[in-house]
Amino acid sequence: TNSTESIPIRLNKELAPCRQVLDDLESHDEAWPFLLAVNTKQFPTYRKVIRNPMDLQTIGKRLSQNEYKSRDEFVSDVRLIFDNCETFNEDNSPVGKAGHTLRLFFETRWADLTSG
Ligand SMILES: Cc1ncccc1N[C@@H](C)c1ccc2c(c1)OCCCO2
Repeated sequence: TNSTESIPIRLNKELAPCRQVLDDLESHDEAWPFLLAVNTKQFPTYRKVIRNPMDLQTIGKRLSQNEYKSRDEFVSDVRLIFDNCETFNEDNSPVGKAGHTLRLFFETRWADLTSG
């Protein structure tokens, strides 16, 4: 099993807010454009324009596989989702608006969970 016993307490403590905020993001009404990797057959230009794609499922896998060595690495991947969204989508498009809404939700929730 992927037990947490083998992870140093410090790291385990570090990553608890990451799991919490990821759960909150995934269950947010505006998360729908970001739950899974953008389908490159549906959006053939996406990988030309966006060099480092990111999505919430990928972040969840990295978290579960202990690929994040710090909170900062986790936060960078979350912000990458929203930066990619701004690069590819008009601000007033449905996806663009969802990105702005979810970014504000993330930054607010993250501050509450970590500066507590
Ligand atoms: C975050 C993002 N950035 C750029 C393009 C797509 C996406 N997300 C994907 C999941 C998506 C969003 C909107 C969509 C869509 C799929 O299905 C095709 C029909 C129109 O609605």
